[in-house]
Amino acid sequence: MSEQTGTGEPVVPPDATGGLDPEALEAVIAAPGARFRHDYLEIRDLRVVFDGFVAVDGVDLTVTQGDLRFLIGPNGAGKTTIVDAITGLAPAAGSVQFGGVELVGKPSHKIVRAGVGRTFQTASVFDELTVLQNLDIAAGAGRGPWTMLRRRHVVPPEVEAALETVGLTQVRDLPAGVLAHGQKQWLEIGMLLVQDARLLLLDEPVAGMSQAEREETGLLLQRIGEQRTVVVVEHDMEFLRAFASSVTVLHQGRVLSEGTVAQVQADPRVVEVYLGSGAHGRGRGMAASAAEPAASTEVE
Ligand SMILES: Nc1ncnc2c1ncn2[C@@H]1O[C@H](COP(=O)(O)OP(=O)(O)OP(=O)(O)O)[C@@H](O)[C@H]1O
Repeated sequence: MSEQTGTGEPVVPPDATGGLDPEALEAVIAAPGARFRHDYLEIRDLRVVFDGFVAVDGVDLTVTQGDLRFLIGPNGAGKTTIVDAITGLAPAAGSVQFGGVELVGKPSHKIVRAGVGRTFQTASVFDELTVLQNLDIAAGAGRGPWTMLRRRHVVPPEVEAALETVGLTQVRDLPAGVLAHGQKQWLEIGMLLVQDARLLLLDEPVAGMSQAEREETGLLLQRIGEQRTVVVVEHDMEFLRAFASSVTVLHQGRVLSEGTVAQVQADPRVVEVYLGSGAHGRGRGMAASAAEPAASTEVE
C-alpha cells in the first residue's frame, strides 16, 4: 500500500499496515449522529489582504455536514489562504461560522476547540514520537507532557479506534518518522479524529501518494464525510472525479464556479481559466476532462 511514496522516505512494508479497516472506521465515525446534525460551515464575504494584495476577495462558501467538498483552482487562487483564514492563521475580514460559532477574530486554539481541524501540505507529525504517542498528544487525554510520552499499557478507546480507522494499528509503536508519506497523512487524519474535529480541512491530502494509497484515502474521506464536514484542497483531478461530492472552483481569490464535478467541468469559465491560465499541470485535468469528458488525467 505504501511502497511508492515519491518522497524517498523510509517505507514500511505494505502488509505491515493492515490497510484501512471498514469495521473500525464504522466504529470511530458512528458517533451519535445528533452531535453532527447541525454542523455546517458558512463563509460570507471573506476577504484576506496581505500588504495591500487581495488574496481572497469576497468569498461565500457553504459546506454542509455530509458533503465532501473539494476546493480547486490554479496556483495562487487563494485555496490555502481560505483554509488559513478559517483556522485563524491569516488576517480575515467577513464571517466564517461553523456550528453557529463565529471564527473570525478568534485565536487558533479557540478555533480548534470549536471543532475545526486541518492538515497541511506537508504532514506535521512528531517524527521522533511513535504513532501512538502522536495520537495521544492529539487526544490530550488530560495528562501532563511526561505521562503522555511514556509508553502506555492501556490505550484509550478513541485512540485505538482512530488507529484502526487509519490503518496504522500494526505500526503504532514505530516512530512516525519511519512511516511512508501516505501513512503520515493518515496519521494526521487520525489525529484530527481523536481531537474530535467536526470540520476537517485537508490541504492536498493525496499529494505524493501511490494510486492504492489515494484510493484508500478517498474511501476514508468519503466515510468520514458522511458525518463530519470535510473540505479538501486538491489539484489531483482524477482523485476529485472519483471522490468529490461537490466542487468549488476558485480563481484570483474569488469563487468562479460551484456544483457537482460534472457541472463545474461543463462550465465554460472553468475551461477558460484552466486552459488560459497556464495552469501547467496543477489542475489541467479539469480543462482536459471538460473538453473531453472521458479522458483520465493524472496531475503532477
Ligand atoms: N503570507 C502571505 N503574504 C503575502 N502573500 C501571500 C501570503 N500567503 C499567500 N499569499 C499570496 O496569496 C495568493 C493566494 O495564495 P494561496 O497559497 O492561498 O493560493 P493557492 O490557491 O493555495 O495556491 P497553490 O495551489 O499554489 O497552493 C498568492 O498570490 C500568494 O502568493
